[in-house]
Amino acid sequence: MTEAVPTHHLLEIQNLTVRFGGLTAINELNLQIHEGEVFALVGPNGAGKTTVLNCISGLIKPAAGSIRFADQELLSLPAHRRATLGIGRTFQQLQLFGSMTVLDNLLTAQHTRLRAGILSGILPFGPGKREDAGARQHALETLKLLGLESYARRPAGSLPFGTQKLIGVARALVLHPRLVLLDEPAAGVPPQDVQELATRLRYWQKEVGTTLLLIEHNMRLVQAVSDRVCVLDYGKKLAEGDPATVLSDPAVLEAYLGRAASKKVQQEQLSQGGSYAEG
Ligand SMILES: Nc1ncnc2c1ncn2[C@@H]1O[C@H](COP(=O)(O)OP(=O)(O)OP(=O)(O)O)[C@@H](O)[C@H]1O
Repeated sequence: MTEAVPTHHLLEIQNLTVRFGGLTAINELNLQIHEGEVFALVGPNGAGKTTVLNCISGLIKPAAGSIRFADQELLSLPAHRRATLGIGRTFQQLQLFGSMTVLDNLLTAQHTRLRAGILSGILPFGPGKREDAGARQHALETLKLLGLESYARRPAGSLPFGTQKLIGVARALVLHPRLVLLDEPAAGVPPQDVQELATRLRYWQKEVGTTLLLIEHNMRLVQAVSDRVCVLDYGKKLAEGDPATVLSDPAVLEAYLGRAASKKVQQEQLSQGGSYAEG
């Protein structure tokens, strides 16, 4: 029997193809994501970004290809097994319980870790209480690292939208996954709060080292947080590399803004909130 050769990539996507009826949404895509990096997947509306995320987390079954995470093939595993391997995710829409406190939102995200079960919630002592206290401490530390500790006892729904988006990220990070898929963390966040979001994500990544894969239309955030960027267009890789080079690539600007796009249009787009999204 030959020994498995360890990969240098945390996530390795090979020849991924996804079809919806007659539409090829992802066309033989290859991507490698290194452990500890922030990798941004960008591209015009309909390019296939969410489809890639859905294939990784198990919501979509591709027609062909392979997705390996930490040397394990993901495509043969159901979605819940992928989460237990250490893959977390946020969604574009907020998935917070608005009437619950921020702290309780993070505690519910951890409930699968609390092995003590229902009885522990009734008994005023025992292992359940210790685990509860541990989870609380863990949630508070996560909030602190993201600069959110002052909101811990506030109802999540009472906070500004930008703060709620960051709490959504905290919910994914509280489980300390190895890889977190961030689905448009800056969507709906006011331009003045995007820099704050970038600073918090960078700080977390520096302190904890979580690998982040984000899809995002907001180029300010992409430029501020990403180590590498991949541009998708019609389900194919158009460009890949460091953010400054990729985002100034004429082919990339063309894909976003059309062939007539001028430098002036590009600069106007960036100055109006830094988003290339069409919709
Ligand atoms: N469940 C589905 N059924 C049919 N077509 C789909 C489905 N999901 C996505 N598509 C199509 O696949 C293509 C890629 O969609 P996807 O949502 O992955 O793009 P995206 O890059 O995330 O776009 P956006 O930036 O607008 O969110 C689009 O043409 C879309 O209409």
